[in-house]
Amino acid sequence: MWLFAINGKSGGGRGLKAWRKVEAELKRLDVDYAAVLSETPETARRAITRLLREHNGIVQDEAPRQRLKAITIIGGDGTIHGILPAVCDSGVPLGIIPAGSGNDTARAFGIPKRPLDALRIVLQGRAYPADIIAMRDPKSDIGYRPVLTALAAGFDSAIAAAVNRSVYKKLCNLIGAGSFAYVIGLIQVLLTFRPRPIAVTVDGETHCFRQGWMAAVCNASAYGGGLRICPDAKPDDGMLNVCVVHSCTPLQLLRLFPLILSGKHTRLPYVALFSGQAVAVEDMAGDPAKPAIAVYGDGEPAGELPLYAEAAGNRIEVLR
Ligand SMILES: Nc1ncnc2c1ncn2[C@@H]1O[C@H](COP(=O)(O)OP(=O)(O)OP(=O)(O)O)[C@@H](O)[C@H]1O
Repeated sequence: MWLFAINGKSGGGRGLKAWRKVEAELKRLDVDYAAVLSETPETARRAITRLLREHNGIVQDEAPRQRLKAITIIGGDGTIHGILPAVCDSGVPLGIIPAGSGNDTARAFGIPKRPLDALRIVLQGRAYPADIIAMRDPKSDIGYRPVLTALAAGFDSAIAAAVNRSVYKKLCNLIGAGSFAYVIGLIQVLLTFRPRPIAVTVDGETHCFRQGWMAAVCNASAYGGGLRICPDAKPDDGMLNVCVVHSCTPLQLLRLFPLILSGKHTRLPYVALFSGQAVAVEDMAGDPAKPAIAVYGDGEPAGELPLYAEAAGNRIEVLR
């Protein structure tokens, strides 16, 4: 049986529209499926965990149920992020039907944009192992927070926060230009954000930046709706790629972003790149009066600096 988890609100309602098309196709093809239409990440996770137990768990003295072949998310990066803790280590592969604003996860795995094309990939059922970013999080049930695309801290996380709070995100989604919301967010945050001293430790080696604008820790090459912040990042190479932007003027930072779209920013002197298996990012400002630097994972709030993360393989498989 194929399980579909749908966030109808993702992409400003694109999730629901995509599901209608997918459901009609599943019926036409006479595919056996179950659907979870959720209001929050928590309700989605709970429903998926229960279905996994009922269908794929070993129940004594009971006729075996049809096993779940895949858990397919219809939504954006935030929806996938919210459901990851239920899918990781479940032994059931993740399918993706992109229906968000940014869709960087789908982009990382080469999933087509159109729902029925993406459904075809799901139903073909070819699963490949992928890495996750395991971010240390003592508060989570499993001791870490799984992230699939990237962790952002600094100027970039401030943009994610501004976009998520904004009215223009909804408007951009309405006109089918979800990625443009991040361009507006960028200009908005540029007016207020100030760089801070940060320390980035990669596999035990520490690099200090007196004027750290942002640090992105990536499993996938793009975040923020196609910004190729770590162009060499691959979600199945067992490594994390790190991009630090530091010691530049706000104008230089603004000029950087169009270059990130093509990945050409990596040649600039105020961009530092690293790769490794374990990464820590710490705020060295040491001023408790200053607000902490927010961390975003897959475009969702994921705490504050310091962040500690590792590339973790064998926790998830993706249909691609
Ligand atoms: N399973 C879920 N069901 C309902 N709402 C969810 C679920 N998971 C996350 N959400 C909420 O819905 C919001 C939007 O979802 P999502 O991030 O997938 O879409 P988006 O923001 O349009 O796309 P993207 O993240 O690709 O830019 C999330 O920020 C989160 O608050």
